[in-house]
Amino acid sequence: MSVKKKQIVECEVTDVAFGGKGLAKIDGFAVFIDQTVTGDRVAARIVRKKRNYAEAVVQELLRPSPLRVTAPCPYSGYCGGCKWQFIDYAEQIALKRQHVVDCLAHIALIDDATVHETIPSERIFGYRNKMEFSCSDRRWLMPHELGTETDMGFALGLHVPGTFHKVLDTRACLLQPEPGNQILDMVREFMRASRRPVYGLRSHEGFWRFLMLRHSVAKDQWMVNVVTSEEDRDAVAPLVEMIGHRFPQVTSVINNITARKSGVAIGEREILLAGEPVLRDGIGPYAFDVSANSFFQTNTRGAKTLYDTVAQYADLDGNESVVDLYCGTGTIAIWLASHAREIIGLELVESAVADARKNCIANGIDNCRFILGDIKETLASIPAVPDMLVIDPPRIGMHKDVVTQVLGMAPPSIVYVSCNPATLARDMISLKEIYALKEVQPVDMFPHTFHVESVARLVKR
Ligand SMILES: C[S@@+](CC[C@H](N)C(=O)[O-])C[C@H]1O[C@@H](n2cnc3c(N)ncnc32)[C@H](O)[C@@H]1O
Repeated sequence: MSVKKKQIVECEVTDVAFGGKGLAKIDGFAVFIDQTVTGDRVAARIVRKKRNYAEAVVQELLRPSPLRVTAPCPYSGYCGGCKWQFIDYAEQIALKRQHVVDCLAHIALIDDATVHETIPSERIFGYRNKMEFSCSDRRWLMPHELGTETDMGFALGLHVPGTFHKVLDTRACLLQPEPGNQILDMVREFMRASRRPVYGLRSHEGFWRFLMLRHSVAKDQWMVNVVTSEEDRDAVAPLVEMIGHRFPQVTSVINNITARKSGVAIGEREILLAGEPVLRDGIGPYAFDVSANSFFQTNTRGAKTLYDTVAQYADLDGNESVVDLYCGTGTIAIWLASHAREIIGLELVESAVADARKNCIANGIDNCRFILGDIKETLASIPAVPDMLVIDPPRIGMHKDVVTQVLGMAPPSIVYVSCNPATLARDMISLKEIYALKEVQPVDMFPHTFHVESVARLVKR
């Protein structure tokens, strides 16, 4: 039987595929069904048909899986922020491990590496230290809002999956700690009442673009970063005053300005409106200053688990030289510094390198240095082959030129930290020519999403 677009099919979900969708087979033909889990029996409507698979949405849940739980968030099922709230947490972390195993087996053809059980997140709600809320002049209505008088021309919140311009007016997000949601609410009312309009993600006109909130777990302090399309100090000044009155825990108010059309909350220019230019956080014994646009692991408690695993896999004795590729604000370099002779960190973002240098001084560390630039160019400037490489690339993994350079350099061991098992597996296709993948430790940094962080230990054959 072949399925057709718009057809309603009755089927049993037998697995959850990488990417988070339930998988059902209809006469051997794969159908991916959003918001389902193993054991669900559903009537699903086919929305896309390709040669080898189809995609469907649930029309009716005929028999719920025992792996389902009641999602506490009212936006669950509509919001792109977390799509797995309806799955029992123990199952979420089991699925994450399986996805690492599957990616390595199917993409890299590696089936002999030890993949440990996923280390769970200490907190499964309120764990995110950074949230980015988008502004839009197209509000996505929740079912109970349809046909009401709701103002559809303003939204501040998270995106509906698969859309770039439709945004939920998120009243509260359970992934951020309080008073994040109170700050969100206050900023929403301020923007809505402002004389400047909200940005249209299609028209590319308007002023208010994003609200980014950062929380310091160590100090329980906050950074508020409003992203606007141009500079208008009179428009933002009253907001700064309101924040100062209501939220003494906000220690930094920043205005990033961007005229770029891309939906990225990073400004070409940054104005410090009040307080400190950075947020001070800490992981374990170390203090870290984080600028608005620098990368910092979004689950601070999970970051400690991650870095402890990196240190365990690095197994340094104090005499080694280490190169830390994609070093961000220098967190891993600092974590390993007391166990190594010297560490060189390579990073693209200028503010992150500046933060890394300051973070070393603040933590009394003098055996780390950092090189600013694209690793494709800067890796060649490393004076000697290090004893070990730490590689922690963004989701897209390593650039192929960087993989080639790493293979040319061929240090004795590598600790590869990955936030995407598919690109870890893709990079392993080349790296396995000279490295054996000894073990992988998945670490859950992102409960209720299908994302998983993992640390891989590679040893030169
Ligand atoms: C996943 S983060 C890792 C940061 C750090 N290891 C940590 O744990 O906080 C990836 C980092 O790679 C940087 N990056 C992305 N592309 C890069 C490139 N081509 N060259 C150098 N750094 C890059 C990003 O700015 C980001 O800081």
